[in-house]
Amino acid sequence: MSTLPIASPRQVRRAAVALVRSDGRAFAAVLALNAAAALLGLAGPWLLGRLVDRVRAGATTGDVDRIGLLLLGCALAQILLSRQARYLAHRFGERCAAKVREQLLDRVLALPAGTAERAGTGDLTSRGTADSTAVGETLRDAAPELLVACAQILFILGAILLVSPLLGGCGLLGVLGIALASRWYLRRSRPAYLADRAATAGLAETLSATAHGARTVDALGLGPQRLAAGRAAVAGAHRARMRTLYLRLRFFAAINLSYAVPAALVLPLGAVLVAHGSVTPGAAVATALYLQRIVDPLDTVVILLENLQSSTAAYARVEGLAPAPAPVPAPVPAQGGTGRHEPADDRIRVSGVRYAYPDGPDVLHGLDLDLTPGERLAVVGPSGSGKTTLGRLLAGVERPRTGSVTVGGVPLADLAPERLRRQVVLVTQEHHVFLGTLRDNLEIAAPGAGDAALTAALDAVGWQHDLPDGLDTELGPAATRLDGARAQQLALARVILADPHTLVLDEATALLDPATARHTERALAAALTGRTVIAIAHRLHTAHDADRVAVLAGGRLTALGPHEDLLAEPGPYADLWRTWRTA
Ligand SMILES: Nc1ncnc2c1ncn2[C@@H]1O[C@H](COP(=O)(O)OP(=O)(O)OP(=O)(O)O)[C@@H](O)[C@H]1O
Repeated sequence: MSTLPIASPRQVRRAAVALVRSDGRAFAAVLALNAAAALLGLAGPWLLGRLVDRVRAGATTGDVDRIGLLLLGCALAQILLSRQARYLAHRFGERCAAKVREQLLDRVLALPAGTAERAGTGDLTSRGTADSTAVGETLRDAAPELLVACAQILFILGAILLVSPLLGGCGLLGVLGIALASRWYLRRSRPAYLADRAATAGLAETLSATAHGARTVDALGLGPQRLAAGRAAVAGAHRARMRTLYLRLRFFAAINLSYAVPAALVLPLGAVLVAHGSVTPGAAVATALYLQRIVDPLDTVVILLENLQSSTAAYARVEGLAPAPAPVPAPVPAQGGTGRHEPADDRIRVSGVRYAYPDGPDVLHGLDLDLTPGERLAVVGPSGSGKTTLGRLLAGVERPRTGSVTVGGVPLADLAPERLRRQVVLVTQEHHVFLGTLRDNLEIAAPGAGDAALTAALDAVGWQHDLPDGLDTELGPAATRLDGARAQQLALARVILADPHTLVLDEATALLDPATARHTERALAAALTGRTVIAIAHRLHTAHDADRVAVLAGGRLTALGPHEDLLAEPGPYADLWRTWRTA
């Protein structure tokens, strides 16, 4: 199941209207050209009907030639107008598709880190690729064609009713059948298509998790489990696809019947009406031709409705990432806070914080903690006691369920990413090197910083300036690859450039080999200088050097104070220390 939101049909409609309006003139031009082409298309059957009546009334060859020339002219003009309309529609659709993609990218980048992590790569990737492509294609191809087809149907129906209301009734019968079948289909297809897209995203997620974790899968002999998970995901995707297929099959059967009925009725009824003199043979011919003509646009509407359902589901997923209308953040009444939205100072304060992972129980149960700027705090506790979770809250990655984590009186999680980055940065073992140059990788942390600042940050972490093109060296799997220690140095140089007053270290050096760790610790020391540091201490020796130690147990703060003080009295910290020393 996707953890990311999905937009409601109303939100999708509103977004689609806003998108079309943003290029309203082009859209109006497309509509006008199409309407003109559709009107010209009506001339054919009418002229043929007139031809039949004229010939019966003894027309000359000159009359026939004139009508023939008129027919040819109308057909040519229709072709030219349709061509121009299609050209403009494509340009309009491509512009809209580009806007959808740009918007999606902005929204994904603005997602809170915790939300993006929980969503998984499969869901985000399929929203950014398959789903937004489907929206783009619909806007480019389906939407203009659908409008043209609807206009054609309306014009043809109007023409039929003008030529012969009685015979036109047959056409309406067919349209009624199609309307009923469409209603049945549309009611069922949205949930079916949403389920289909979610199942496809789930399949992508499962497969990509297996591929990414291939080494772990091999090492732990998890092959059969991953295979079973893959099979279950494939079966789920198959079931969802079969459901949409079933709906389509029934829908198209009903539609074909609705086409056949008017065509079967109009000829015998036309013959009877001509025999009674109620309509002219020309009118009967024109109506039969119109009814034959209406099948094409009806077919287009039916197929595109089907396409539209699928892409509306895709648009709902893309539009689901639209930020909810931002509530005006209430001034924070926290002690020492200023009630403004700009942090008053560098003081981080945790008050009454409870936190639960989605659909889970509380894992933090009312924490209070005040940090003194410039201090080093070690957070210790048994596995699962909530250390990492507290670290993520302190870094503004997660938002507390109740209570607050503030910097200078402002909730951390309310700060925009670039402002948050100047306050607190979380340093973990994951040091992603982005595709691009070394300069690009550094400027992420400080857009616009000059080369001198970038080089100074690299110097501070002990970077060896040995890359072939210096700051312009392309990094990535296909270019220059950085080993673990270099990647970590790069990450720490980014920290220095972001220049936050507080760092949260979660196992920043835990898994590195001793030589690399020594190297990195030097870089780390450079990054820590002059900042408040919260070290999540999965190993106790880190705690020893801290100014204060916070002991967590079962999501509660059970002791807080300097290492020596806590060790001097019997309590959870002394117990932990003894266990660790004797382990
Ligand atoms: N992504 C998650 N989804 C649901 N529950 C989680 C998630 N991450 C952690 N938890 C749960 O939250 C509780 C606290 O976990 P946390 O990782 O913060 O503890 P920790 O003290 O850092 O543990 P460790 O030292 O083993 O890393 C645990 O019960 C854990 O099972």
